[in-house]
Amino acid sequence: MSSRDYDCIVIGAGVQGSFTAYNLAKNNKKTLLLEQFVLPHSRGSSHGQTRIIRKAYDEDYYTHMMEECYQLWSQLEKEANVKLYRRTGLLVMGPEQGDYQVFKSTLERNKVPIVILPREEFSQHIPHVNLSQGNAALVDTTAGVLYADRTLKTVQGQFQKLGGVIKDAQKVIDITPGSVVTVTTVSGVYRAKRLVITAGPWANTLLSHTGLQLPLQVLKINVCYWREKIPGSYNVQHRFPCFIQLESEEAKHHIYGLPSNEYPGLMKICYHTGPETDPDERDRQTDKGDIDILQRYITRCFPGLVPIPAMVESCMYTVTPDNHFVLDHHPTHSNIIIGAGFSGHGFKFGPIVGKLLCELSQGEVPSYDLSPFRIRRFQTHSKSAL
Ligand SMILES: Cc1cc2nc3c(=O)[nH]c(=O)nc-3n(C[C@H](O)[C@H](O)[C@H](O)COP(=O)(O)OP(=O)(O)OC[C@H]3O[C@@H](n4cnc5c(N)ncnc54)[C@H](O)[C@@H]3O)c2cc1C
Ligand SMILES: O=C(O)[C@@H]1CCCC=N1
Repeated sequence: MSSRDYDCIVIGAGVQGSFTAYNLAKNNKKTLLLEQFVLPHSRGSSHGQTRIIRKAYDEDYYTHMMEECYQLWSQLEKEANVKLYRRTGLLVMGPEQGDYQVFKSTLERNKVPIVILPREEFSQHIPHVNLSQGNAALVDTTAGVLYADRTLKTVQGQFQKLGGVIKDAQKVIDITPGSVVTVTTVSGVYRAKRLVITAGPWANTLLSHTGLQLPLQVLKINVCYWREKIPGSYNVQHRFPCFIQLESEEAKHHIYGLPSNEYPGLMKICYHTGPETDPDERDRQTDKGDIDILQRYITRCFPGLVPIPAMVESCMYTVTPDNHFVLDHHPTHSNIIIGAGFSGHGFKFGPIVGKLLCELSQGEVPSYDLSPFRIRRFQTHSKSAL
C-alpha cells in the first residue's frame, strides 16, 4: 500500500466525519480524513462553543439511539480525560395538545426521567421565564450542554493518536468512483477501497462528482446571544436549564436556548430555521427575520434578557424535507457511504453516527434500523444522473 492508499477516506472534518474517522481508526483501518479548510474553522455546522444533548424527541428511534450515545460520549470523555458534557436538564414548553404531548409520550414510553412542571409551580422551579398561556412544561433531566469546539479537537486528537491521518486545507475537487475510489484534492490524489462523504452544507457539491443529488437545503442560522439584565439570572452555575419552545405565538418552528455559560452574562437563544444560503456565500445572506421573531419571544417570555442581541455568530443547517438524517450507501456505488442532512440536530448523535457510518463502510449490519435515514425515501426528489 503506498502512502496515498488507504482503507478508507473520509471527506469533511466536521463532527460527523471526525467521529467516523475515529471509529474507523479504532477498527484498525488505515484512514485519511480530508478537510477543505485549515482546522479548526468556523465555516461549516460544527463550530462554536456549545450544543444541546437530549433524549426528548418526537420519534422513538432518536431516543433509543441517544441511550447508547450518552455512553459513547462518556467513554470519549474518559479516554481523553476531558469534559465534553455538562448536565443541565432541558425545559420543554409547548401548547398542551400539540407536539408537546408527543415529546412527553416518547419520554415516558422510553422511561427517560422527567419532571412535569404544573403551571402553579413553574416559576418556583424556573424563575425569570413566563410560561405562555395554554402551554405545558416538563424537564428532560438527562439533557445538557456539549462543548462543541472542544469535542472536535478531542475526537480529531484521539483519531491521530490511533494512527489516523488528517490533511486540512485539502479541498476535494474530484471523486472517481470504482472498486478503488480516487479522490483528488487541490494538492494531491488519494485512493481507498471505501469512501465516506460527510461534507455538511457542501454534500451536494461533492455528490455531483458521483452522479447523485439529494434534496438538501442549506440554511443560514443566526446564533444570537442575549444579555442578562441581572447577571447570573440564566446562568448554568445557578442551574438554569437548556430549553425548547416547541411552538409559540411568534413562531411555527422551535425556539431553543442554552444557559449563559461560554460568554459570561450572555444566553444563547436561536430560531430553528433560517434563510436559504449558498455555503460559500454564507455571510452575504443578511436576512434577519429570525431575529425579529426572537426579539418578540424574548420580550414576552424571558423578561430578564435585553431583547436586542448582544452578539450574533453564524452557522448553517443542511436540512432534508422530513428533517431526518441521511445515513446510507450511495445508491450506485456501494463502497461510497453518505452521512448528510443532519437538519440542525445532528451534533449530539456524533458518536453514534460515526459508529454507524463506520459499520456501513465496512459492509457490516448496522447497529440500528436505518430505514428512516435511507436515500430511497426521497425517490420522488432525488435526481440521479446514473
Ligand atoms: C446554530 C446551530 C445550532 C445547533 N444546535 C444543535 C444542538 O443544540 N444539538 C445538536 O445535536 N445539533 C445542533 N446543531 C446541528 C449540528 O451542529 C450539525 O448537525 C452538525 O454539526 C453537522 O455536522 P457535519 O459534520 O455534518 O457538517 P459540518 O460540520 O459542516 O462538516 C462538514 C465538513 O466538510 C468539509 N468539506 C465540505 N466540502 C469539502 C470538500 N470539497 N473537501 C474537503 N472538505 C470538505 C467542510 O469544510 C466541513 O468542515 C446545530 C447547528 C447549528 C448551525
Ligand atoms: O438538537 C437540538 O437539541 C437543538 C435544539 C432544538 C432544535 C435544534 N437543535
